[in-house]
Amino acid sequence: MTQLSQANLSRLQIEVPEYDRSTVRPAVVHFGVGGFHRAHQAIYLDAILSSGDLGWGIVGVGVMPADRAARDAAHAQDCLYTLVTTDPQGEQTAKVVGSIVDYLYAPDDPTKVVEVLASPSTLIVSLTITEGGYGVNDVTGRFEPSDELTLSDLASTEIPRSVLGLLTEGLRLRRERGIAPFTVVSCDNIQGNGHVARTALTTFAREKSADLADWIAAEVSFPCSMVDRITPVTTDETRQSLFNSYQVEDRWPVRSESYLQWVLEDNFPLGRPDLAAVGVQLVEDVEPYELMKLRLLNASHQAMSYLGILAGYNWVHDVCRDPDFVAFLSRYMHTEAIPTLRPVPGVDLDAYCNQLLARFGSEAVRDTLARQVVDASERLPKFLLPVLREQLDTGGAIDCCTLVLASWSLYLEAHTDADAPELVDRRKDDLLQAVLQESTNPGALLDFAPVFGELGTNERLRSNYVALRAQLLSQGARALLSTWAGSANQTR
Ligand SMILES: NC(=O)c1ccc[n+]([C@@H]2O[C@H](COP(=O)([O-])OP(=O)(O)OC[C@H]3O[C@@H](n4cnc5c(N)ncnc54)[C@H](O)[C@@H]3O)[C@@H](O)[C@H]2O)c1
Ligand SMILES: O=P(O)(O)OC[C@@H](O)[C@@H](O)[C@H](O)[C@H](O)CO
Repeated sequence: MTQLSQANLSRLQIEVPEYDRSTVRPAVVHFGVGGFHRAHQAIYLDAILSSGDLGWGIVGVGVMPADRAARDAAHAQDCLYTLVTTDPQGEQTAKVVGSIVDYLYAPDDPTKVVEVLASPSTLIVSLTITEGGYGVNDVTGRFEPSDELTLSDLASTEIPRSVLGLLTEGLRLRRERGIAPFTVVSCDNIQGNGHVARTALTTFAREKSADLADWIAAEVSFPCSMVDRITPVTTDETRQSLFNSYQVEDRWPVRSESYLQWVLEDNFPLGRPDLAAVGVQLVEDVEPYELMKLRLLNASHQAMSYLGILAGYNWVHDVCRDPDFVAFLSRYMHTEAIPTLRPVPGVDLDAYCNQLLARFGSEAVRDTLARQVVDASERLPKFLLPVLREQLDTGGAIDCCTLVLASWSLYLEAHTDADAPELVDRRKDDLLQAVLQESTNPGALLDFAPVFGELGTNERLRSNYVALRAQLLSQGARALLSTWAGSANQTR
């Protein structure tokens, strides 16, 4: 058994960083060092460091109370961690990643975070702070934050605590000191993530100083990106299995599929590492790639999860090995999502969909439906509702999207029981209130404007939803999807 640390690297039987970590110079500050950052961007930068360019180390920053555990784990093992990937054949590979060279928990010393942001050596700030971290309303596109840290920073002149507050203060100091601003790269699953980051930061900054906001709007670059690697939540089972397979004791491991993709707009005024050399696709327009990924991959996660839970499943791979669910997902992809996409340079969409179904079906990735349904009220509007809106506008098929909404509604209804487990959604009280109205006002959930905007007034959607919800209630998810799959076979 070997405890992971810099001093113990040579004793490990798995791949470890060969570069001299003591000479790595940090140039990237990353907010939200969760599983995904460590399985994705930190891996690309680890490859850059391994290529001999030691100028691109990462300083991780956490701002949320839950990030205390990451701080403790990171500090206990010199910010090293193990990534275990599994390929479609179930083959596992483990490697220790060295690109994160420091971890700052902002509440411990927010001034230090601001000074790192203001330092001329910081060239890029990247973000994986979840969809909820930006405070930009999906329906209106306006900055309407609701998280406690951002709201308290907006109201106070004290040292900031939120990501937007810290970035604004760091940029204010850079401007005051005559230092050019860093580039902000959002790596969250949000369409136009660079534009959303720009809206969030400039609107926040405007509340502090109009001059500063104008400077940020004119000078800061916010390249958009499409990011992809399925990364389940790290659990004790992840730690135990790493220990059993490789005898590494690691408090902070991460597990993901082997698939890896990053499509990025090339707009880095202060420079960037040679990302193309390590597999990043640098493009002028990320949008076709984003739409493909959000509407096919992320929306399919939504499409399978509420129905899957109603059918009694827990794991993504189990749902995606059930032929009736596979038929449903395939129908969603081909008849509802793909008609809303633009051609994607170099991508065969049929092959992409087949590959997705294979990725979802990989047992070794062990991804849960529970991970997909957290904060559904943030995810459905970003992933699935844009497809539904476009299909309604063009008179296209909407049955699959509507069935997903009906299944969400029954999933919510199950949480109205006093002894049901707690719904994990920041709008949970309003959602449960809305779904309780369904018995007297069919379609009431669709009237919940923060999620659906004006969609509730669409007669075609509403009548379809009411009918499919009733069918789902009377037949159950398994029987209904089996009927759908049966009628699809008959029409072939
Ligand atoms: N996990 C994946 O498969 C995957 C793949 C592609 C993209 N992503 C993107 O990465 C994001 C993070 O995923 P993850 O798997 O790392 O999740 P995670 O829960 O492991 O980490 C999320 C991080 O974001 C921080 N955070 C959450 N809300 C915040 C807020 N309001 N302000 C500041 N920080 C906040 C958390 O404290 C944590 O550090 C996702 O929301 C998604 O947009 C994830
Ligand atoms: O992480 P979210 O909330 O954006 O979405 C949940 C999953 O769909 C997502 O994490 C995927 O696993 C990921 O986007 C794959 O690249």
